Amino acid sequence: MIVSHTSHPARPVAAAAGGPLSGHVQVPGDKSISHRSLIVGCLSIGETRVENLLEGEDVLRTADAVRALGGTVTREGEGRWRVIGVGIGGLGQPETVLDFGNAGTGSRLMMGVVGSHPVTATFDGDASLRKRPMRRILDPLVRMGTTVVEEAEGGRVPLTLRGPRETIPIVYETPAPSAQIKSAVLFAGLNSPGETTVVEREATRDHTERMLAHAGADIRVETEGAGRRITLRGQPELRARDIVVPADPSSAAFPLVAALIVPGSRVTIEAVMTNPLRTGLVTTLLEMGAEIALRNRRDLGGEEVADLDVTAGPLRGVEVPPERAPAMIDEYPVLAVAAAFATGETRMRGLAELRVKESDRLAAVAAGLAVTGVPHRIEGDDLVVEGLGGKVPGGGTVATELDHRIAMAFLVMGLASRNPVTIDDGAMIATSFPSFMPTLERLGASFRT
Ligand SMILES: O=C(O)C1=C[C@@H](OP(=O)(O)O)[C@@H](O)[C@H](O)C1
Ligand SMILES: C=C(OP(=O)(O)O)C(=O)O
Repeated sequence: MIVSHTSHPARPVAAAAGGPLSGHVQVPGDKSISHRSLIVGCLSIGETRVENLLEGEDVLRTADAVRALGGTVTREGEGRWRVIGVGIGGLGQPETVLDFGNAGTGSRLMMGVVGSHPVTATFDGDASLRKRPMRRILDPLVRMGTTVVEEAEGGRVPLTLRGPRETIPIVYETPAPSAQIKSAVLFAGLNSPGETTVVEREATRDHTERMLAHAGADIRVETEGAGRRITLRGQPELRARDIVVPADPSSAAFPLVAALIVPGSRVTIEAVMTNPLRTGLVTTLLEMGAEIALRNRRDLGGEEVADLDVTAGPLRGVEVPPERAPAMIDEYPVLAVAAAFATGETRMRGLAELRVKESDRLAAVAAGLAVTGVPHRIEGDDLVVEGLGGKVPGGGTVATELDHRIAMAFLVMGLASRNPVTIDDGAMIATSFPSFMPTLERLGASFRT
């Protein structure tokens, strides 16, 4: 088998405390919606124009995969992209390995697309992606008729899939609260002759459902307790529709927490997506006593956005309930940093899914807190951080484990800790937020590379 394996020279970065942060900033387009806009564009007939696409490494890998499968993807200007789709059922046989780099979302959603088409494709990625569990995607796909031709030990990439002549529609209850599993099954269901149903016990981000409905798919979403039942009729003709990608709340989380913990700061983050399945961090920070005002709520391309006015001030420790995890799953590393600056204990409950992200984020956050002098403990799937008020020691070098969110979270800590914080490698920041450093620098932060 031909496999590619990406690696890069480490790029250490240090952050040190300076004056207050102030000003207005924008963060890039949402990563989840950006991946989906390229994929849905590929499965639509006609031309999809995308505005404010996140031009991060993860999304660029999805663009390459769409090209390898026969779609036309062109960059027309900053954030402005055009996709000419092949339509459902129209994928071509790729001639190269689909290398998704660091991207769980891109690889898993595309497994659903490829696994429901009669093509054979090999998926691979970097050392981080090679550790991540793919059985959770392969299991439902096998039930839908996909053949797993080859896989690395334990159901990991590199792996090769071959889709069936005709995909079998299924009813599937996701074994973990995961929008990636849900979306992979829905994308596979698009190319099956019948109704595919996904049941999730806890609601997860609903961008796939919204975008498919926007493109004209027959998709029904019913609420069932805290969860949802999503039913999709297969083989629709998706209409190419223009997409405007709103600003990513998971990226906004970094200037948001920075503005709260650097004394004297006042920052506005503009037009951030406030989809309620993504706003768990804001809810939690408000419970901690943060001063965050959501102003100018409006609709942008089918998603609600608001300007966030953030003012620094004291935070207090809280208990974060496990049912909130899906609405802030990527925000726990930076919440742990906010918790270090709070007074009292913050208990974040039910974080099992953090163990299977770009790194084992529970372990990586704990190791970072240990290096920077913040008392904490892991109890089962809970992370408990003992807040130190304004007096976080910092210092030391944090191991980022190929994880962009660990990198950005601990750089944010360094902007307010007593000693600078160094991260061993800032390269992965480019996967989701390439303008992270210039954005914070515009507010007055400084970094040393
Ligand atoms: O569907 C998506 O776009 C995502 C879902 C989440 O992953 P899981 O589905 O594994 O929870 C999240 O962590 C990831 O950053 C993006
Ligand atoms: C978990 C993340 O992404 P992915 O699963 O797409 O690699 C993330 O961006 O924090």
